[in-house]
Amino acid sequence: MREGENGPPALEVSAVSHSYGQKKALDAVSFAIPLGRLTVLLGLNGAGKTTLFSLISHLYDTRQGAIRVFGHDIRQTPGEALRRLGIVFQARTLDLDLSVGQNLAYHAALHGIGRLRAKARIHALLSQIDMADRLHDKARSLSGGQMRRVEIVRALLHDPSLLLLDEATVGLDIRSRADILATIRALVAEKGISVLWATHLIDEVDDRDEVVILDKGRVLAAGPVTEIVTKTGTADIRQAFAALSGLTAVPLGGGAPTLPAVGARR
Ligand SMILES: Nc1ncnc2c1ncn2[C@@H]1O[C@H](COP(=O)(O)OP(=O)(O)OP(=O)(O)O)[C@@H](O)[C@H]1O
Repeated sequence: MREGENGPPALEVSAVSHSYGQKKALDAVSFAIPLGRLTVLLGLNGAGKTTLFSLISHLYDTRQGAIRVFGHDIRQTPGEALRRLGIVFQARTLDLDLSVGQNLAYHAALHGIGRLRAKARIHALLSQIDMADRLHDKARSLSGGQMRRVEIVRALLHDPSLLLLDEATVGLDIRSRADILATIRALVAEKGISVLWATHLIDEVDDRDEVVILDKGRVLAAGPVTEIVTKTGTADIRQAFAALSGLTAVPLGGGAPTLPAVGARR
């Protein structure tokens, strides 16, 4: 699954800006995400995460700047770029009246995957998340966490090399959140897939991750967590985030809405 060992980054965002009328949602955003790693796109509500995802997935046209997926420009060669991309959007998108298998088969057909291959792939991917026995169940009978896992399977059906997830754990309980994140981390470790994980919850960041901190449409820092912590002279990513964004409280997750953060500079 891994692509371009010595080639371009999995995703390269260069000087991308986007406005809704007078409102500037992204302001000259630049960062690159490395191959075979989980990169967390960390930003509070309104930071611009969903706007960025809409541009990367070609839902919106990139008018300022450039976005490349494994070196393929999303404007110039959208087919090449999108073929390598799997996306899990923040909003739930399963058809609740269809079975798990029907939801997945429909998506496979959209990607031009033949029926036999689709069947085998659906079985293999559902088995990996212990949901093979739910194939014929209606989507509406699943829990929120199970629906999310099926959406992840759906995003992986065409074997993308880069997976984008926008606030994938929103609305889930602590255990389901941990399960989803563990599933994604296993994908990265075992398949070498590159992942961009957007969240506003700092406790979803691990010390081994790469992170891009987005605030009010601007990138405040990007790179390995350890590097950002060192550069900001803080003790951990939570303090680094607070220091960079000038916050005095940082959203964690798992039922704890906010906790006071030490080291805020502004
Ligand atoms: N369709 C729209 N029309 C006008 N303004 C918008 C629109 N969509 C987003 N915005 C604004 O652009 C900014 C970035 O929003 P965006 O949804 O990309 O952020 P986000 O980080 O994904 O936040 P959230 O997690 O709350 O969705 C916000 O100020 C938001 O109000």
